[in-house]
Amino acid sequence: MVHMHALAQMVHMHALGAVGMQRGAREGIYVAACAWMMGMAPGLHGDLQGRRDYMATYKVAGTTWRPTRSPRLHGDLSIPAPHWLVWLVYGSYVTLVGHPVCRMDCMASYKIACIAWRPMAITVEFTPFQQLIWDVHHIDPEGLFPCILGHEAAGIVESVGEGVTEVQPGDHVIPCYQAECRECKFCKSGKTNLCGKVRTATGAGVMMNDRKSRFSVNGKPIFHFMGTSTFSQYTVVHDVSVAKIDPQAPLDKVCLLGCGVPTGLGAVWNTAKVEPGSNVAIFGLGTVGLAVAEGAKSAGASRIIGVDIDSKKYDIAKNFGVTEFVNPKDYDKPIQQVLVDLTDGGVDYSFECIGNVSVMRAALECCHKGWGTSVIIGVAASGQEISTRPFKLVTGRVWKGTAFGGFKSRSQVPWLVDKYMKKEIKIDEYITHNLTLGDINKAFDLMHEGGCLRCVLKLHE
Ligand SMILES: NC(=O)C1=CN([C@@H]2O[C@H](COP(=O)(O)OP(=O)(O)OC[C@H]3O[C@@H](n4cnc5c(N)ncnc54)[C@H](OP(=O)(O)O)[C@@H]3O)[C@@H](O)[C@H]2O)C=CC1
Ligand SMILES: N[C@@H](CCC(=O)N[C@@H](CSC=O)C(=O)NCC(=O)O)C(=O)O
Repeated sequence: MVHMHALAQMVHMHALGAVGMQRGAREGIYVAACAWMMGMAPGLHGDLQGRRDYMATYKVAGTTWRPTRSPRLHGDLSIPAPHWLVWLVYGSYVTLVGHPVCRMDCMASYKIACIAWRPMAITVEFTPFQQLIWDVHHIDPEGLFPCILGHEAAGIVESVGEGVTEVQPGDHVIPCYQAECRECKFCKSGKTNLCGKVRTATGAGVMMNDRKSRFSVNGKPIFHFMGTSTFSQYTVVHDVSVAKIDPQAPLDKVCLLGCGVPTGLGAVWNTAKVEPGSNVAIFGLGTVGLAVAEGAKSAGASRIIGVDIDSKKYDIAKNFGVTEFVNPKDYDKPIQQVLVDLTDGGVDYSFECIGNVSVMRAALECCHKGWGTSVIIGVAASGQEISTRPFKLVTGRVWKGTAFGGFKSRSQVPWLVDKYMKKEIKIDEYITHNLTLGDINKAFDLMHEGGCLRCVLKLHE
């Protein structure tokens, strides 16, 4: 059996602020330990906000679920009936709590195992957290419930299916929500890290070869999530969705390389390509924003201005390279004007690391006329749109976005692991808490309180 250590990111309640929710609305939020199912709130199903609602309104089942059959036989992960009943019971919280919007971005977990039981599939046992969400037009994978959430993790390959050649049982791996097949139009283009090979399947919560899920509860299918489903001791992933890493690397640390940290670093190095001497503004000093700061510092940026609504963030952010701090609440004028005034006409690069479309506009408009580039990293609530005056673009500002920081996952995640092992990038500093899966509600409480960057959840004792 292969065990994977997976970092699962916990729900970041910070994002509540981004969608205008009050902290009070978060009270009473509970989360299911692994699988999630639809609740009864109408109108929210199938979109990002709905997903977040559901993620935030289920109570942890109390015990972690485990495969009822040997993954080695089938990789068919099932959940015992009592857990299923727990979900049904606590599903009613959806209507009681309303719709607190939260993100699953600050929990990380480790210890996963992979098994492959179908051609080109790998089963992984792990404990991931962190949720990401996407839409494929009207088919939003995050709208498919019940599913096993989680996408930031690390683990060990349990077994591999027919045709899998690049990993073997025992290999240490990091699941990659952004696959890399090296064969599709996207991978061959050299212009993007997006991969098209399994995206339609991962977007639909199923495996590619038969368009079916590998998870079930009492015979009822449970959808996959982001092609990873890492909030579980075991998962099944496509072969193009795991990066083989140095077995010496601590899984309870490098699980963070499944999403947020590479995203921030890569936004600077790959997407913006920040040059030495640049002025940089970072909106939102969570893990992603701090990783942007770390990347900007290593790229030689001279001024790295952190922008956050919580002034306490500055103390932490200094350790990641932030040289100045601005709290928008301290000013009457728009934050973009504050930054333009502070930087003789605007910054060279800005990064939105929140998921707030108003802040995205501010991040674009604080850029210097003629060349300033703004990179959108944050994931906005479903259906939201960005806007600015076209003149802002006509006069030379550039608006970009980035997914997983532009890193090609299978090729470059191992490189990032090596950089961590050589102490060239930080990981430990982003981990503010370590808990077990059974303590997941505590992890949510930590998020509510603030001060939690990433909470690593241990899935296996
Ligand atoms: N594109 C991609 O590939 C990826 C995107 N993401 C996205 O990146 C974003 C950041 O992730 P993460 O760092 O984990 O999130 P966090 O929630 O930890 O960080 C966001 C920070 O922004 C602060 N904030 C909230 N509102 C404002 C505001 N109006 N102005 C300034 N600061 C504000 C929050 O403060 P407070 O805590 O007080 O609310 C918090 O400190 C998320 O939207 C996430 O979904 C993540 C990974 C990959
Ligand atoms: N469905 C959402 C958009 C979700 C999104 O942008 N996801 C990011 C990862 S966020 C990580 O925590 C991403 O990389 N997307 C690329 C992909 O292929 O899905 C919406 O519609 O707003």
